[in-house]
Amino acid sequence: MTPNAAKAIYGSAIKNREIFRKSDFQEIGENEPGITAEKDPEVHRQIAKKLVPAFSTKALRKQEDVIHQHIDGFVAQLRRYGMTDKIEMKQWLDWLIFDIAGDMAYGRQFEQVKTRKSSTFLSTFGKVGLWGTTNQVTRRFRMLRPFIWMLIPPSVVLTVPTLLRLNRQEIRRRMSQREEIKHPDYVEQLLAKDGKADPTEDWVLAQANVFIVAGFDPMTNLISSALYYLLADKDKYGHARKEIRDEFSEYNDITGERLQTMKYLQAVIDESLRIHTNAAFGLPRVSPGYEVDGHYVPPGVTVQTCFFATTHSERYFKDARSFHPERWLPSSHPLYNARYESDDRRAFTPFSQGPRGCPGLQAGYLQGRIILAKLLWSFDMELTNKDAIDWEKDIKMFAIWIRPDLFVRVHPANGQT
Ligand code: HEM
Repeated sequence: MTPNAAKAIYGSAIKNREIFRKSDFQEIGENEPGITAEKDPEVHRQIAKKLVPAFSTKALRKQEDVIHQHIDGFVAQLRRYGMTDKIEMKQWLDWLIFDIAGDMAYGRQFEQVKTRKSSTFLSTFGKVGLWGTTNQVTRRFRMLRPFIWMLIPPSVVLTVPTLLRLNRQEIRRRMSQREEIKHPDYVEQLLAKDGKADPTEDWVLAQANVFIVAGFDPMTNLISSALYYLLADKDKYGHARKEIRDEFSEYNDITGERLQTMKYLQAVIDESLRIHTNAAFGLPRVSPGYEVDGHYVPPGVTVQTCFFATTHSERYFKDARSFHPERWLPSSHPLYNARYESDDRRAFTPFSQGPRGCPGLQAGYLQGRIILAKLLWSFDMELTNKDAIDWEKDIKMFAIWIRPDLFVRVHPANGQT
């Protein structure tokens, strides 16, 4: 779990050494595996190259309005429903983030925040944890495979086929309605000039599956854990809220560009990514026959680091198991705390690294900043079931994180209505 081990396993190829290839861990049995599951480094490189424009700063700038439209609709709905009653924020955030993921991926309006109802897509995705865990277990106990699947409810067995079917419908809709899409969504970059899939529909579908899952799951984890940890600590919540409200006198002044200088907000995001670690299931790689932090790993042996253990270890982070955004602040910041100056930041790689590192890093940070800033500006929030939650104890990892309910009462801030 050392930073050197992570660099060796996930980092780029170096002289006299190939990269550690992906194992079959993320394969789901389709002919086209998609960018995350692709094992062949050369094929992966070609896909990644094709996706570069989709994740460029220019494309992201053009997609920023999409994020604003959705969070603005979310704020409006909270004004309507959040004041009269406490709402279950985890579900509302799932709706919001999935709405954004669908719109940024392929211009789809899921309208879950507006209708306050999960789409079939989102409710099916909710079962992916049990499906994924069962899939991994049965791969290891092949003889038991048919029996184990028989014990699982049919709706769970059908999770992935259903998601693939729904996504194929979305891709076909997206291609037939190309003229109506006003922003450069990710899928646009994968279509030929005449709007057809390039090279094939299956290939585009495989990448679109990643856009939806990767654009949704880590994001909803980030926002809900950040909100939980802030609302559970009056002082830290106060610091974050003050920073945003001091900076912006008007809601509409909140932009991605101006938010880049909000140091405390950024620290909250990074601390949430540290403590509520994504990819906690591990990212296995196959050794080309090379040393990992001083230990030779023979070719063909599967190896991985444990992101969760690393980010929760006192070896790298002081007070590792509690939430301290201060550790990420520069020494010039009034809330800087020298207690955290010996933290080893090399142990913090929430987006992984190297050729398989996350290309959505900027999109993730941008969404995180805008969503949290607009919520902090608009509302005074109260976590009404705070005493019933012990986040570290309550979260469960079944391929995706299962998180506790967050009951929140919201009051419009500064006398707004
Ligand atoms: C806080 C937000 C996010 C976190 C923490 C995160 C984290 C990660 C991590 C750890 C990986 C490596 C997975 C592996 O090695 O198997 C990854 C890959 C990826 N992420 Fe993200 N991600 C985030 C947001 C996003 C967003 C918004 C998108 C947009 C669609 C995205 C798209 C991707 C893609 C396409 C890959 C595959 C890269 C490859 O295999 O070359 N991510 N992400």
